[in-house]
Amino acid sequence: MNDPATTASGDPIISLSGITKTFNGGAVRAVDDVSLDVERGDVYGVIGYSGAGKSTLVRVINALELPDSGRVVVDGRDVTAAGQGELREIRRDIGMIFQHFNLFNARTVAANIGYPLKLAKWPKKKRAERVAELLDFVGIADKAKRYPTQLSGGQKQRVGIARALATSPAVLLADEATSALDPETTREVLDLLRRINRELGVTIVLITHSMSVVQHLCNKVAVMEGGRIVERGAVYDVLARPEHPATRRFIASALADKPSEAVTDRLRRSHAGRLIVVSLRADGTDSFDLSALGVPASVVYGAITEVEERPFGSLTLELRGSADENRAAIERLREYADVRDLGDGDEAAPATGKAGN
Ligand SMILES: Nc1ncnc2c1ncn2[C@@H]1O[C@H](COP(=O)(O)OP(=O)(O)OP(=O)(O)O)[C@@H](O)[C@H]1O
Repeated sequence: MNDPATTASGDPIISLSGITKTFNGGAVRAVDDVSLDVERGDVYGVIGYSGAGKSTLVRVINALELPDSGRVVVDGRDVTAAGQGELREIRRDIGMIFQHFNLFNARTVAANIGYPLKLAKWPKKKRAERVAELLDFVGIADKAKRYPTQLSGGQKQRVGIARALATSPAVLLADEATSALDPETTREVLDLLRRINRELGVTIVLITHSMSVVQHLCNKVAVMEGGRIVERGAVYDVLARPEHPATRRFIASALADKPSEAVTDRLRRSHAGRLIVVSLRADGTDSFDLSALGVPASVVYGAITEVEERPFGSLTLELRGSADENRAAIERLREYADVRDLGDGDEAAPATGKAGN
């Protein structure tokens, strides 16, 4: 399927097979037999709690970590079998950005961005032209002569991104690239990463603790726990039908569209009618007409947002018809929507599960 939200193509550019990486003589199994294909043009989010193995897995891609076993192929080249010379070439094709930017504070912004080009022995004039182009692309053309300490966090990350793009890599690895930034700056940096994917066709693998970063930027996601990938797939599908408890927890904290048990109790106390949760899905109900329910209804909780540029979320409704009218309304709704019935004060909630993410 062609994905409008990214430039994903169906052709794997990164292929990890059977990767295991241990530390401390095998006492710590950071990554445990993980296989993962990233397609050219993907923005692939790797999400998990601290210590899940995300950084180790991603650092295997550019051989910052060497796996104990398994094979890494990037753009047709076997990273795990490469000698030092070939590894240098492969790394030129893989940019990386970091949570704390990792800039040289004693060098100007322009010198930081031009550093990989200097290493690659580009002539001075060509280097200056490329740096000017990159400064312009990331939106800090006026900061060329500044030093990193004179910049805001967002500007520093733009320098990090420009430096990572200097050698026109096919792949960009982003390790918690927005974790040190405030929400507004995070949005700006995510917008920039989206442009890098769409306009330059760069494949991005992004490590994060935040499902909202995944929701706003990625087309695919892998959820890691204990060194393994416990769930993976298209972001929309994983958000719509999460299977693993860790995935559910990440989604609940990012979307906050469904009432928790405590919220449900409060809603029951303040609303005497029947409460139902209706999920909006691009593949089914992308909107619904309250007046078509045939009973008086109010929206009492919920959130509708976008995932991969498609409508996503759920609304909790209070139905205020008779018991029979409410039941009939729910049956009609179920013909085209996921409905979870929370019941009312008199009737325990029948377990239906479908929309119970
Ligand atoms: N160089 C190392 N030496 C010893 N143990 C390590 C090393 N690097 C990682 N680990 C351990 O491997 C496990 C996975 O770490 P990793 O940094 O990959 O997780 P993570 O999911 O990226 O966590 P975080 O979100 O905190 O960065 C942890 O238990 C960590 O302590």
